[in-house]
Amino acid sequence: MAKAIIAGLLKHGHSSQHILVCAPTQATRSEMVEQFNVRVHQDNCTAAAFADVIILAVKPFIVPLVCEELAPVIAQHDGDKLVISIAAGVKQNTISTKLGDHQRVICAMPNLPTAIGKGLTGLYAPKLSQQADVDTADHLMRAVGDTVWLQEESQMSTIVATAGSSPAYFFLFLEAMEKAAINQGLPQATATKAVLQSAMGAIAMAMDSQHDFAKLRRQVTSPKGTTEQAILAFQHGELDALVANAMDSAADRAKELSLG
Ligand SMILES: NC(=O)C1=CN([C@@H]2O[C@H](COP(=O)(O)OP(=O)(O)OC[C@H]3O[C@@H](n4cnc5c(N)ncnc54)[C@H](OP(=O)(O)O)[C@@H]3O)[C@@H](O)[C@H]2O)C=CC1
Ligand SMILES: O=C(O)[C@@H]1CCC=N1
Repeated sequence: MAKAIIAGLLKHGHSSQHILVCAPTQATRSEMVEQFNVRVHQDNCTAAAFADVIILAVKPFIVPLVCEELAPVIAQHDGDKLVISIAAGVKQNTISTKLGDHQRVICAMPNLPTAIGKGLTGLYAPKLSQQADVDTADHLMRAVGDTVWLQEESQMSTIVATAGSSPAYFFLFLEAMEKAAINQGLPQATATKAVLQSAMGAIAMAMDSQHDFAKLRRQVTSPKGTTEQAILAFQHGELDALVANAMDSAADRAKELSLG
C-alpha cells in the first residue's frame, strides 16, 4: 500500500527526494529506489527523525511495536511530527499511547487505486487535532484521490469494508464475469475486453449521472429481456444479503484488529 501512495504522490508532482522509505529488507529498499528513486533507510528512528510527516504503513499487528520504537524520537523532537496510520483497525488512541502520549496522530484508510490517483481515503482525526494537521493529511491523501472525513472513529470499520477492501470485490466480480464469458465460448482477450470496457462504461455513467444506481440499472433492464433474467438470477442467489455479509465480515475483522 505504501507503494501505491508513493506512486500517487510522485504522479502528483511531489519530489521523490522528499520521501524517505523505511523497510527492514534490502530487497524492498532496493525495489523502492529502482522504482521510485526515493530515499531509503533501514532504521525507523533515523527515518522518523528526518520526517515532518510519518506514515505508518506496516501490518496492523506491527504498528504498536513500531510506535514503541519511535516514541523516544517523537519525544526528542518535542512532538513536532504528524503521524498518519493507514493500518486497518488500529485505533488512534492505541497509536497515540504507544508513541508516548503523542497527540498528533491521524488515522487514514486509503485504497489501492491511490496508485493511479483515483483512491478514496477515509480519515479520522480526534476533535482536538490541530487544523494544520487535518489540512496536511487531507492535502497528502487528496494527491492520490479523494477523501472523506469521519465524525466518529467507529465509522472507520465501515470505510475499511466499503473502500479499503472493496477494490478486491470489484476485481473478484470482473474475474467471475470473465470466466463465465470464456465458458460461454468467447476467446480470453475478447472476454477481458468486453468485461473491462463494460465495467468502465457503467462506472463512468454512474459518476456522471444524476440518477441513483437503481435507476441506471432499470435503464438497462428491458421488460422481459435478457438483463431481467440475469438480475433475477442474482436476486435468487441473494446478492444483497451476500454483499452485506461480505462487508460485515470485513468490518468485523477491522474491529477484531482494533482489539490487538
Ligand atoms: N493493501 C491494501 O489495499 C491496503 C492496506 N492497508 C493497510 O496498509 C498496511 C500495509 O499493508 P500492505 O501494504 O498490504 O502490507 P505489505 O506486507 O505489502 O507491506 C508492509 C510493509 O511493512 C514493512 N515492514 C515490516 N515490518 C516493519 C518494521 N518493523 N518497520 C518498518 N517497516 C516494516 C515491510 O517491509 P519489507 O518488505 O522490508 O518486509 C513491508 O514493505 C496494513 O496495515 C493494511 O491494513 C490499508 C488500505 C489498503
Ligand atoms: O485486507 C486488508 O486487511 C487491507 C486493509 C484494507 C485493504 N487491504
